[in-house]
Amino acid sequence: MSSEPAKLTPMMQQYFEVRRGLPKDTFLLFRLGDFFEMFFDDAIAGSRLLGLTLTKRQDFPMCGIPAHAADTYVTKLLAAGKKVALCDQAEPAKAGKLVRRQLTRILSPGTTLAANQLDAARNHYLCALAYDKLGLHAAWLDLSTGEFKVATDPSIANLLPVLTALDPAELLVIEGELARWQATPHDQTAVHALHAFCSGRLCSELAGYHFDTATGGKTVMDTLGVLNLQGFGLAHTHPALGPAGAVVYYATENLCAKPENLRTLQEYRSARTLLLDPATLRNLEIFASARGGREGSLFGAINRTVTPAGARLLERWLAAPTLELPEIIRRQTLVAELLAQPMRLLALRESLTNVRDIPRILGRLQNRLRNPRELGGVRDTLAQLPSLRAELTAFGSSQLSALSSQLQEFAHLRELLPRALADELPADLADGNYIRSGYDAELDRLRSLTSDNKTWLSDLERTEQERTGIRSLKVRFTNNFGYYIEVTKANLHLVPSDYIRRQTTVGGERYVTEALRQKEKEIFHAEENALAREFELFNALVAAVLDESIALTHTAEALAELDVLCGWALLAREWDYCQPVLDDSDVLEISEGRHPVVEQMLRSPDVTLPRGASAGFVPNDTALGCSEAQIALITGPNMAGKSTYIRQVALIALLAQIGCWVPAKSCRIGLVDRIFSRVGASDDLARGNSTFMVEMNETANILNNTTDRSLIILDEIGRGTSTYDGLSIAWAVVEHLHRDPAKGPRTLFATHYQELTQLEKHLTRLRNLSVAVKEWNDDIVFVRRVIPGAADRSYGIQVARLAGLPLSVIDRAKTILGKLESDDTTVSLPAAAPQARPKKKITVQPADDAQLKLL
Ligand SMILES: Nc1ncnc2c1ncn2[C@@H]1O[C@H](COP(=O)(O)OP(=O)(O)OP(=O)(O)O)[C@@H](O)[C@H]1O
Repeated sequence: MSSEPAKLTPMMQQYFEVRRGLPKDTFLLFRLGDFFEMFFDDAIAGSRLLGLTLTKRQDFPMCGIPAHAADTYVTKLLAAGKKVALCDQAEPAKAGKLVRRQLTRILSPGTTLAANQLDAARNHYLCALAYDKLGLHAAWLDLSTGEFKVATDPSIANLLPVLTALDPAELLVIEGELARWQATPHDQTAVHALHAFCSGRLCSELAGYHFDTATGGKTVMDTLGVLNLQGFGLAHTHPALGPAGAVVYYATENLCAKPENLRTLQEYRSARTLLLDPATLRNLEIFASARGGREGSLFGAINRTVTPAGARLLERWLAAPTLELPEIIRRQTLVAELLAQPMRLLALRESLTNVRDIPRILGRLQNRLRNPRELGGVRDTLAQLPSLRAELTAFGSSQLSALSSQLQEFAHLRELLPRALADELPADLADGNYIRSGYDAELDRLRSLTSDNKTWLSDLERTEQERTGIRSLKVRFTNNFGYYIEVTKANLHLVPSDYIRRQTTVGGERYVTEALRQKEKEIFHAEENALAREFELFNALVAAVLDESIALTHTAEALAELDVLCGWALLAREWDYCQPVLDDSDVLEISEGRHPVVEQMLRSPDVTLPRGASAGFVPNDTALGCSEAQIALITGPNMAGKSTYIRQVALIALLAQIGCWVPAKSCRIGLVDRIFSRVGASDDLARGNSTFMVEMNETANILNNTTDRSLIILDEIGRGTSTYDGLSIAWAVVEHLHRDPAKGPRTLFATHYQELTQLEKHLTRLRNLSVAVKEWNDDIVFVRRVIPGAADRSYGIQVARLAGLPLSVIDRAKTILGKLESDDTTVSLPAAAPQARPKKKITVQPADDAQLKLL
């Protein structure tokens, strides 16, 4: 911010008073008449971001946006990750007097509420973080719906997964804190991951005392309107109360009022959740595909919701799959009950399409962002409830009846809102006409005054035409000028003496009369009174709705759940999914499993299959167990389907644990507490990490945090470095996972290191699997079948030919391969480590080819 000029006008003094109370990185939009103006650095940056003309006022830069279009510009600034403070006029402007102004809202990516600034299908979190010797402490709040949670964990690795999955729009940390989070040798990977999580997000800094636990507890209690936090199961010393207080403080500052839609505070416990670490979320493309966006992600493949609240619930379920068997079984059973009656299911979904976004509507109504359409949304939703309840009861099954009883009747509101609200509702309260005529006698009376006055005006036009003999005389109205009589130039000589001239225009003159002035006052008065009465009635309706806000919230939760489950039932029918059995055993058995995303893509009409690809998805079986077949080592040619296979197992386990049915013929899974993956290559060059460093970081995270209940998928570990180093690391990792003589985490390990297949002889719980291909002359055909036993070779050159490498290169590669294979040189591995020894060929002694000598 530029320093303040020495001599300030009173208005600029007012500007700087507001400016001084705001954080530096906030754009201040200052209302001047019909415009919001930006000054100084804000004006320079704002004009560039918004494409506005930069002007000057007394030598300092300024640029403005029309007040009526402010919404569009604010949305653009928020989308660019900026914060915006709105300072409005607090009283009508009077000539010669400085108008009072006040801050009305600060908008930031994490605290915005307006529907056009939010993605309806996504949760929208503001998250505060603190990291100290007790561990990582976090609080997150979706101000648009009132969802508010805290969590604390001694280990970053336990808490970061859920935070990453929730993908907060804005973070809050203590001033200068990020630089203080230094990694020590024992938590290096975790602190690195924490920094990675924070970088690339809008991080707002607050003074340390806003994160104080005791103050935080008090702030939270004040906002929730409770005397203690025991009802939420939280001790007053809970270390996440600091971040919770910071979140509430920041939301209050931004709303310029206490958030009115916070009712509960829940504690998130990682021990009750299946953890998907950040790398796994990315590798398995849970929320976004590698290309970015939801298409091609697991979320995209299983989302059949028709309401925004349903889509957001699915996002939350996927971000934190539960470890509680009864809850998983309840969801599965609901899907089964819905699936059993397809016609009823379709009718139910049809009714759900008319359900509006009640949680966000309530959030806006409670936080003073009110317009008639929000009430219309409540009215339309409530109208669906009787048929939804009837449809649910008609299923005649137990879980659905329980869900139906969570949908309340709201008889009073269901009668009141349609009676009070007009059919078509304006987006803006100032437009009026949102209350139905006949609802309120007083409003009807005031409105009739306005319409009587309009009749009076048209009568006036007629009688004045007759009196003056001016046929073209017109009574007109403009916003600036009010009502007037217009006479064209040719008729000016006929104007009577009681006309008072007000304005000359190109075509004639404008006049008023004493009677017209009087009437104008009456009209304005009647319109104002009618609007005021309408607003009063509106507020009474809002109050009636908010009286039911708790019951409405519960009903909305049940509707969102129903939406997700109906979608899953349809998905299960469409793609022939089965109901998995979940239990406390340690097995993972899948018969004819498929990859939920690849399967759908293969059948999509837009996809052209590569050469050698099969037309439909080929199902495969899996049988793992912590104490039996713990590690599956999968070898096979490039392109055969190894990665797809190991990912499909992880995705099926994940789907099973959110309560969804799964793409398989049958499936049994002993609960999984974490899914880890190390897949593919990615750089993190901006943070100074090479591909290999990222790979090793992710592997370290797995080995340090896995438990016997975890599921691990490893794809091509060690490929980022030289063959010897890579093979040795891969080898040691497999041994590490098998080190306990009795049991270990269920693991799928895809590799091109043929040497590793020897490990089967020495590691009793390791099984070799391979993906079969058929050879046809010199060509290969992918059959996508996973079979027991190791692959004999890698067919890389055949695959390269399929990829279109020039034939001369292919022929040369074959010659080189022949030479390499004819030399039988044994690799020497670290003496102490492996019990097994790879049979042959890692290094070679090129023989007679002159060029090969250069190798
Ligand atoms: N079971 C299957 N049924 C049908 N198509 C499949 C199946 N598995 C994989 N595919 C197809 O084969 C392609 C290659 O599979 P994938 O990437 O899993 O091979 P890979 O063995 O891991 O290859 P590489 O070793 O080169 O990484 C996929 O893009 C997919 O379209």
